[in-house]
Amino acid sequence: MATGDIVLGPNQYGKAECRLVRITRDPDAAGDATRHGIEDLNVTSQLRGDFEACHTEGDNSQVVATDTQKNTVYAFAKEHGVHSPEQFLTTLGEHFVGEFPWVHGGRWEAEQYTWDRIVADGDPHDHAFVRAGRETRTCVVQRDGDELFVVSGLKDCTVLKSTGSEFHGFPRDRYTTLGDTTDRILATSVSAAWRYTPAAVASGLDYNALYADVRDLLLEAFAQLHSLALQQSIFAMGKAVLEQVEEVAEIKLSCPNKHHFLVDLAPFGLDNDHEVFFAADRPYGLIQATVQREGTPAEPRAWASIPGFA
Ligand SMILES: O=c1[nH]c(=O)c2[nH]c(=O)[nH]c2[nH]1
Repeated sequence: MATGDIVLGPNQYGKAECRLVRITRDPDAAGDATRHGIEDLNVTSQLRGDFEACHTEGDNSQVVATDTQKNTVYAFAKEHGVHSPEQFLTTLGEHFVGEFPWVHGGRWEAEQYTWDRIVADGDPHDHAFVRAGRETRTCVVQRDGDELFVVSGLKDCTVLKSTGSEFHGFPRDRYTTLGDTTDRILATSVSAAWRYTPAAVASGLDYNALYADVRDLLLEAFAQLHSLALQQSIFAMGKAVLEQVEEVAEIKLSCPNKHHFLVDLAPFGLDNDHEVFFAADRPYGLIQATVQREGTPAEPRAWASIPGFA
């Protein structure tokens, strides 16, 4: 029989997946506000602090209701605007920690979905949009007392190179059937998450511009590297970001290898010179890596609640 008191361990709570659409009507130079903007997010708010009495005794006197957290998300969208997921989540965190003395920190997460203007009569429409399916922007902001951790990212960014990829030189044992290839399709769905340095976070960042820069650098590196392995591509992608964006302390990537197998058309008397492929959906290789700056201390608290990366 085990002995010792049973005590509450780490805990957090809040409202998950508050779907928030914020329409902005910023007047143009002539004061005309007929042109709308749209910010479309999925926001999760979770608080950390002294919630022991609730768990052990049902005493709710310190429980900021999840419903209140949800309402705050929507009210802040009106009062402060969204601007960027990073800025919006940081403002939420400041509020909860500042307002309730027993709230010591928390975790605020968002996905952001992009909309493009529909082109009508040759012009981008003022208030009609089409969902841009390219990738989903992600963000997790965490506070531990006065310390702030901002991890931004993207997911579901599917990319493919139809050549410029090889894979050979791997060890062979009695279970190895894969042949060497000097020309294959390389395709993946990139998930990436990068942590901004504390100094950069404190200085106030243009998170939207940085997001676009990082995404473009990842894509460019994927395209430009003549790849000998998806591992090499991933490292090159992360390295490009760290070389170009000093505000980023480290970056994690997780990439399924979306295998494309050349179909054997010989039974039909047809050759197949890298033209017809079977796109397999599973199983897939899963390649994950962290790319970091030598000497930069690790910050496990920034990553503790972000699954799916090495
Ligand atoms: O880029 C690759 N990395 C691997 O580790 C691997 N393993 C495999 O079977 N194919 C590939 N491709």
